[in-house]
Amino acid sequence: MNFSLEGRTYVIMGVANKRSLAWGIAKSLHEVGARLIFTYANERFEKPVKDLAATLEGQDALFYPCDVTNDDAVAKTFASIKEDVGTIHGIAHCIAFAQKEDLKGEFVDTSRDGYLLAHNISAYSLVAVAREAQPLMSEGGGIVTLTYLGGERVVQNYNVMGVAKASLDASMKYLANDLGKDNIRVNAISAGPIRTLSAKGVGDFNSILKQIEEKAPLRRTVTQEEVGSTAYYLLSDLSQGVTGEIIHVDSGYSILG
Ligand SMILES: CCCCCCc1ccc(Oc2ccc(Oc3cccc(O)n3)cc2)c(O)c1
Repeated sequence: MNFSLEGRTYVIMGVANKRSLAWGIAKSLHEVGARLIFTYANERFEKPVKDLAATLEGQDALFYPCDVTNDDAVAKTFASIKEDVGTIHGIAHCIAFAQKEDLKGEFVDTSRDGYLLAHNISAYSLVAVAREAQPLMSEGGGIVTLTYLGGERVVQNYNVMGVAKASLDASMKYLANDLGKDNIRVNAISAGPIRTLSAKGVGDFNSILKQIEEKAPLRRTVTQEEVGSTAYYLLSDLSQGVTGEIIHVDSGYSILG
């Protein structure tokens, strides 16, 4: 059983800065010899991603813009990746967005546009990416996306993002069903709250962190590195029999009533 990812290439989508969970995943895969490709939403993220990737010793990373709300852009990104590297072995999909006003107050007040935007970026993007990446994963592969407990049960303020995560979770399972015959596995990591740029958008984040430290079985919050190592497990040969699964990396918080 080969635990190294030497000779394998993975696409990391969604690094915004050094606190991004996508960056934790990139570091974990780099550590075990993977070659990395980074995509970024727009030029605002190009420099931060390239500066971070430059800190990975011996990594010869590639970079592509990818606006996941645009089907032609996604197709173009993966056509470029196919041209430049040919085969890839997996994807870390770490992309989500909802309007700030839809992440607080009452869910019943969510606008139609806000609801569609959250689903477009946070759920449909996985389907579009999987469809364009499938032909490049000719040796089989793994797709990992990031989800959250708020998609399984109500978490105050998470609102429309919770509904989008429920859609992401179901989309992940239907993609696992479609892609399994090509030996492409599709899974999700349900990460406990971590202080990232994205987390700043969700109301009352601090009280949730405090709740975790007081109530979670491990009595602490989880780290970017712990999410990264679980992504390594899901993208490596260690999880060959696992697909359509959600692994909670949340100090056990989700087992509480
Ligand atoms: C009330 C729940 C607190 C725990 C939330 C844990 C969490 C933290 C960050 C998460 O990722 C996002 C990604 C985008 C997002 O939408 C944003 C982020 C910043 C600004 C903005 O206008 N929208 C909200 C959360 C996420 O899905 C889940």
